[in-house]
Amino acid sequence: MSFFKKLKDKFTKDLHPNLEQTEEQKQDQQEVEEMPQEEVEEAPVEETLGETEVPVEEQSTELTEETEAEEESTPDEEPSAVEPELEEPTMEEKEEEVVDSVADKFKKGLAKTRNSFSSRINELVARYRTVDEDFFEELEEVLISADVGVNTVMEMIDELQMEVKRRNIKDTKKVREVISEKLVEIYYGDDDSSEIEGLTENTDGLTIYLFVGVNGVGKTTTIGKLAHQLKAEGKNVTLAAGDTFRAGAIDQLEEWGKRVGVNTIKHSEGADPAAVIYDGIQSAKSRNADVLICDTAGRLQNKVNLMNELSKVKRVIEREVPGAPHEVLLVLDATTGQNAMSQAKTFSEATDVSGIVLTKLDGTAKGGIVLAIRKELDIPVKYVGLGEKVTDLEQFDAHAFVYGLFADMIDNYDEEEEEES
Ligand SMILES: Nc1nc2c(ncn2[C@@H]2O[C@H](COP(=O)(O)OP(=O)(O)OP(=O)(O)O)[C@@H](O)[C@H]2O)c(=O)[nH]1
Repeated sequence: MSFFKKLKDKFTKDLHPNLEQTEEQKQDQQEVEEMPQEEVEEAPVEETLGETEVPVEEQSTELTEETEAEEESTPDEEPSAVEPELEEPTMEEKEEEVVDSVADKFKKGLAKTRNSFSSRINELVARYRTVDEDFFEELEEVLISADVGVNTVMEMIDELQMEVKRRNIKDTKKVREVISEKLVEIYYGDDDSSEIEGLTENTDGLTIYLFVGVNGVGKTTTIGKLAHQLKAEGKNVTLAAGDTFRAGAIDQLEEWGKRVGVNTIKHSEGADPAAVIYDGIQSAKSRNADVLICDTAGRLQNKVNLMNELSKVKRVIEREVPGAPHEVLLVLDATTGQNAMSQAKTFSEATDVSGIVLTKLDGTAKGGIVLAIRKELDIPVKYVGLGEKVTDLEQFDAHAFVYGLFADMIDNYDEEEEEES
């Protein structure tokens, strides 16, 4: 079956595949809204913390006694938990949730890239008509300018040339479909399972996700969006404000916690991030939370500092929950191109990054960076940010991505017409 036809069937037959989930989300939201206030207040974190095997204060001291450096950096303070106050989603948000399917989201989120990338390919196809060396040379430029990454582009052009020969394709119009097919193949590489790579979960207790990345890339927003999704799946989520470098970062996370209706554990500005995360774990455990999402500061001025800070945080996590963190997610801003690539290199040298969240894909015309990251860093892109709304975070799916890139052609694809030509 033609690849465009396959994508058309997959993404445009049922225009609203996430409608069912949205209903669930709405129901979940309604249930929390209807929950009497006293019920939430009955279990304040400070009280429940006292019920854990070892009181938080004692364990925090234990932690800070580990090394002198740790002692120095851990302020003697009570953790504070912020009880969520739910905010009613706006009518616009409610409507949007119902209207947008996963396919719609990728289509909208990739509009800038599509407009630039597809229109350049169409222009090329119109100009060349028949496939030759010059056509591939120009195609190479188009792919490079979409931030696909030079090595990946070379590999792709080689494979395209072979495929075009193998299928005996003469008409450049037909090459568009082969390009889309190759983009998916290149993304998955040898791992041809082409399954969406979801987040690892701890089936035996608390799941911990550690977020890393430099300031301003959309880390806090992504944590808020993910917390919202996990909550909609029925999970009990806690946030830990481990970016203690700026008071603003703590406030912002707390705001997101309130907005999506989950608890945030915080200390004050300048506190030891490892101590905040430690308290977050104790609070999450005492509340039987399913997931703890930890924020961290991402100062890059010194790789050794970054490494030390992250390894201290990880040590605490590993000690408290064996096998955790279950994901170390590096947040990168797609609009920063090569900068994002160099951040990824630095962070993956400082810690084991298990997945990438690529934000602001909607804000760039160079969405090809998804492929560069996957191929050149060999780290899977687990999520993409496709807008600023709470619902604008999607698990990365290479097929949906390619659908978003070629949506105009795929939506209008007519098999019979294609066969006749
Ligand atoms: N268009 C778009 N904007 C996004 C996306 N993700 C985050 N943003 C915006 O990016 C800006 C920065 O996001 P933050 O979450 O504050 O970034 P941060 O990495 O936590 O940065 P600090 O708070 O400085 O540590 C905000 O205005 C977000 O609304 C996305 O996927 N698309």
